[in-house]
Amino acid sequence: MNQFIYGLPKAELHLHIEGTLEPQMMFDLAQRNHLSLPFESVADVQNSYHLSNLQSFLDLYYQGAQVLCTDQDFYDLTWAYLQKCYQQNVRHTEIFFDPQTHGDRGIDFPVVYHGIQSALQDAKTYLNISSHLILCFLRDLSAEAAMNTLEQALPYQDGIIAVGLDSAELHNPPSKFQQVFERAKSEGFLTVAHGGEEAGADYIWSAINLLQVSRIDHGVRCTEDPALVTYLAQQQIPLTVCPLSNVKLGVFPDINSHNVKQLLELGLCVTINSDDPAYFGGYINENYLAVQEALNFTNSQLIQLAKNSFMASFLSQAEKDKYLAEIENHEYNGRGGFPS
Ligand SMILES: Nc1ncnc2[nH]cnc12
Ligand SMILES: [Zn+2]
Repeated sequence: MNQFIYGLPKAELHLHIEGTLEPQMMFDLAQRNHLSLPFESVADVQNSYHLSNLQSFLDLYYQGAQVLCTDQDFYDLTWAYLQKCYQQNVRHTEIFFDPQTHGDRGIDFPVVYHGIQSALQDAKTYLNISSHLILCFLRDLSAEAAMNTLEQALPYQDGIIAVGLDSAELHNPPSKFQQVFERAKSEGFLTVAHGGEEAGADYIWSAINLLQVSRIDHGVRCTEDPALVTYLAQQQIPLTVCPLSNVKLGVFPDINSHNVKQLLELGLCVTINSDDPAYFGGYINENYLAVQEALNFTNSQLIQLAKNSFMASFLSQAEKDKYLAEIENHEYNGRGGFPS
């Protein structure tokens, strides 16, 4: 393990909590909830992960999520991820959750919310990890369903900083959710959206122009439109890039062809994230390591990526400054270490 990457204070801004469901936990929760799985063993689950594109992944992801039933299940899932954060020196995390994935099978919004939120609070108390929660609408479902979900979230708004858009991107453009996002904004939520993962630059433009997003999740296909690249750099609209995910889902043929270094060198505010680590073969440090080994980032570029992660976050300026100072310190020491 590269000690420099390991010890670098990092923020994670693109993480689906349902995508942290490791095969062992899938088995444990299925047993606890008396559910049967179409797998014999943990190895069987891993062998079933033949990912070729976004939809092939989403089918597995929604199937896996069915073992999550009680607030304790959501707590355990989130706590396991936060322990990973602690081990990998993630000091702040902004987590997506998909209430519609659970509501559609009878698990009510408060169950999901309370389970996740109590783990986040415990992480602040016991692990000194700060966090924000982002509610994602499933873009392959209707705008009415999204509006309904937004209304269910209103009583919990104190604990949800933003809304986002995930799931099958193609044929589900940002324009479909313009009214929902306008309502969310008027209620005081910030906005983000997946874009430029499966679909092209036009979806990124409309996420910016119609949904008024603060950052784009993925966004790597922005290079198909040079005017967009210029705009993203000028406006410093962050991209939450997920290298291992992009390779597993065929957005790039291999890690050597990934454009994250090119984007950084073009002056975009890019960040490194893990997306769905239980499915894509690594948490945040494995993502940093993969691009570092393939693309040879300098230490100062790695530091820039870590700084970007805090600058692109929804932390207050004072909190950002505190974390940026920690990074400066890491740079000065030039070596890793466990969080104190
Ligand atoms: N990478 C991704 N893209 C779209 N929807 C998702 N849901 C979970 N991970 C996703
Ligand atoms: Zn994602």
